[in-house]
Amino acid sequence: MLTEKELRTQAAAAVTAVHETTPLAGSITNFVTIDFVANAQLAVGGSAAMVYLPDEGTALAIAGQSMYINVGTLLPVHERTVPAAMVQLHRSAKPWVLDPVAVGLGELRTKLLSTARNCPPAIIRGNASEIIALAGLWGLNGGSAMSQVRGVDSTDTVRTALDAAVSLARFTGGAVAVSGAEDLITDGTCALYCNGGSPMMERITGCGCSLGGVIAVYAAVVSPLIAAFCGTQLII
Ligand SMILES: Nc1ncnc2c1ncn2[C@@H]1O[C@H](COP(=O)(O)OP(=O)(O)O)[C@@H](O)[C@H]1O
Ligand SMILES: Cc1ncsc1CCOP(=O)(O)O
Repeated sequence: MLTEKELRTQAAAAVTAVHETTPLAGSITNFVTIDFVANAQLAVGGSAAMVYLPDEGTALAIAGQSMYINVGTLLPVHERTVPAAMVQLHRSAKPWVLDPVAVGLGELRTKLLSTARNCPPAIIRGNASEIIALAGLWGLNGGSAMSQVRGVDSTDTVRTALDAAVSLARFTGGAVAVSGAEDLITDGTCALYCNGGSPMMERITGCGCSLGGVIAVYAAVVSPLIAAFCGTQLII
């Protein structure tokens, strides 16, 4: 288990590493918040590139140091782009962040998020309802297929997603970041709660996606748990 001092030291080293190396964290993400995500990634010192096409997703998975995959607004092309990128990332053992926006909505989203189980992401980032529903979709403890994801918003509190988050982290061997009025980060053995931010962050779109994109930047240089911690601390 990390001590607070070790956590702070590793987080500080990750911030420095990002500034020194400008890691490329490519994204396949929704078109509602796409520029918000890119700007957040650039603001923390990373490099951003957003793509839609299958060959470009695969090329970016090869070229980048990490990747951010968000299923917020799916188009028919994503049926090929998303699995191709996931498989490439898995093959090259590169860290990537999955943002299971509105999991449970529609056939393609369900199919893509089920496929992600076979190419596990280093970090899963979502609100409480998304984390509970994804664990349900993957048949893991603490999950519920009945979790009511209301569009992209959460109807559950962060603490009710603890079991689901722990199960997902143990399954992937990475970390899970659950956002809300307080944020929870776990690697399946420890749970960190982070406070900050503002209730106004619920009243604009893109804070969650930006958090995911920023975590992907840190995932390029540090372990999943510390990457999730760095991203969360910088967004709130
Ligand atoms: N009520 C709140 N008070 C403080 N911070 C919040 C609140 N709601 C959300 N945030 C912050 O906004 C960011 C995005 O979280 P959230 O709104 O839960 O994501 P999503 O857009 O995926 O639902 C997180 O960093 C979280 O800490
Ligand atoms: C509103 C909306 N609809 C599909 S994706 C999206 C953006 C969600 O962004 P965030 O989860 O960061 O608020």
